[in-house]
Amino acid sequence: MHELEWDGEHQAIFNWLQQPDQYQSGLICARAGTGKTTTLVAAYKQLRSQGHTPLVLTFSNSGRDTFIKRCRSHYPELPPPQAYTFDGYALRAFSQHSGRSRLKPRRLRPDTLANLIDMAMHEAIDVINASLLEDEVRIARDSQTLSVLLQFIDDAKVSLSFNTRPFALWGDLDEEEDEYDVDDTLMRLGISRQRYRLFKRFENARERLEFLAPGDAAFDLLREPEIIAKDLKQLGIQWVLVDEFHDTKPVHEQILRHIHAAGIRMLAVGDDAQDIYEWRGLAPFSAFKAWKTQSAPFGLSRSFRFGRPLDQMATRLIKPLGSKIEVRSKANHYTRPKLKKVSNDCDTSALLEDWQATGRNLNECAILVREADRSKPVEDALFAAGMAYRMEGSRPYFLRHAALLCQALAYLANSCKEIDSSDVDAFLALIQSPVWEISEEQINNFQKELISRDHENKPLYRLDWLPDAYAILKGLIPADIAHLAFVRIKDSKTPLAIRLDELVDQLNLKPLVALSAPTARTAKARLQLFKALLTDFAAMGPDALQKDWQKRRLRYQHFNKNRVVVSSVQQAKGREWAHVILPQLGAWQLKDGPDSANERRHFYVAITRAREYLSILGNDTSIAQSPWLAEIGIK
Ligand SMILES: Nc1ncnc2c1ncn2[C@@H]1O[C@H](COP(=O)(O)OP(=O)(O)OP(=O)(O)O)[C@@H](O)[C@H]1O
Repeated sequence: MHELEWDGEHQAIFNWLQQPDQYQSGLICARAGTGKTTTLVAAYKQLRSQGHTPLVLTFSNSGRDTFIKRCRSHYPELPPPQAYTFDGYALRAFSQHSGRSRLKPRRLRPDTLANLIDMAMHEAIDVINASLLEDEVRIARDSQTLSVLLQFIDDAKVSLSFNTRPFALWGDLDEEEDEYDVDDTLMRLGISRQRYRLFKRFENARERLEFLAPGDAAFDLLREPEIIAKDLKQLGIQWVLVDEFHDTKPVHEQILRHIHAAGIRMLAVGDDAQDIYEWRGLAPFSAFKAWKTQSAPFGLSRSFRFGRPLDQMATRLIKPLGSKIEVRSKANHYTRPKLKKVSNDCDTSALLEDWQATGRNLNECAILVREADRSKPVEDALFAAGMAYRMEGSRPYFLRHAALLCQALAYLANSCKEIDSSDVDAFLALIQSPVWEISEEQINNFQKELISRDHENKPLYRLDWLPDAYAILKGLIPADIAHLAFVRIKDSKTPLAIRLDELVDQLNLKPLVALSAPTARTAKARLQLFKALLTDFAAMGPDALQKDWQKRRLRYQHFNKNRVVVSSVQQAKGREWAHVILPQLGAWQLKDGPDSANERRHFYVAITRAREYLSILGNDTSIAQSPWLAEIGIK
């Protein structure tokens, strides 16, 4: 671990920790790579030496882990910090003070999420339909039209933008049981009744949307905020350190306000250009604005991570966002981004081979994709070149939900007569199709009957029960399930691609894939992945597809330690690598448009992960369509 250097900017922070002024909280707003997390770790060390045991709060699990790791590597003599995500902290507080854990039993299968989101969406669609005038077209509850559904998701999210201190307002309303009072309060607050009802419905449904494992406990903590002061007092906390302050959403900000009200001091660090989370469609929320006037302001203006000219390019990129803070390089090396024109901009193998030829390790490199669901062509190229890789924050594409559904289809398309455990998996994946509206409880029961666990928690499949499951299903759903009940696709005259298309429609699988995505953009990427998998399927046939994925699975599991990382931009936050490769320039929208600010933030996070080298791969078209590159000086 290299030596840390401290200059006047750091010293001002350390002095304030020793002798805080009139401000109860301090706020460090600084750019990527300027040592925000490192400085917070040093602040932790200093507060410990002053006799405090600060509580550390972060937004993401990886943020928490990074903080603990840095603490261990820079100050091994210190005991591990009490570091939690906001949700983790809420769960802790619940279990300590309300005599119950908020953790509900969770189903093992992640694809259940799709069903839950689907139910929530149905509820919200009902609310919208109920509010439409009589002659307006209703949104179909079982909408086959994906574009309508996606539009709806976008609209619903727009109306759920919590920019205007929502919890204070909605909190008032929560107390108003009486209908008349609610109307009165709505009028007073200037909130439309329609929007309020949508919010209420969505909020109820939200309880079941477990976007943030293990659930959005932070939200629930606000219903019993008195627990916060009680808990901090019991822990003897006088200081709270907050990393990733830019990711602070209104619900977390409210928790910080309760901490503040309990008289606790706070030091927060963040970069307002890195707010890229679109969880639940929340609009970007600037916690910085909310806290600026009441906090001692600090800055860190030098990047320790990357050198010239990347520092200048990063500054130019985010300038239009309106923030004045510049990134100045402190690093002793150059970091010069290179734009490479290639015919296949998903293939990173040549770059990686060059890297290895210089004697360096593959695990010093990362390939960042715009969205996790766009990784397939990149993974395919790595696989074809025999390059070892590791996915960060998501599974390789052949283990994802869309691939599981394809496997279910492969099962149906297979002529094999023997029933095996994949039949059970296929059955469970298929019964979650939204068109059948099978309740979560029923799916749960099917799962319990079909898969039990032995003493080592290994799954035991009850194949003999499968025919019974089909029989029960027949009574539950009005749809014709002849194509499911062991009548696998036998008609071999129709081309496989057409049979697959028919099955996908019959089982209404596209919404199932799309609705499991938290944003409309991710939903589109996920659908594209599903489509690409189906194309491979049609070209290879079910047997070859299964064999190919099996081969990939084995190779992936046996890859050694020297592996390049493949990650989405979102998962790469807070991380850094010697060489960062951005393939698929076409997946970005590096030009002015309606989503410019969001895209600038994402691209900024992506390019600032590089320490020494940054390579961007594009082709003629994608380069021509990315004017920002030339504007900020990347050639
Ligand atoms: N005071 C320091 N002296 C020497 N190196 C430092 C110092 N502060 C940070 N670094 C190094 O600079 C790099 C970036 O630091 P860090 O991750 O803390 O920055 P950050 O501002 O939190 O970045 P990001 O916003 O991208 O998460 C790391 O390699 C870290 O070790």
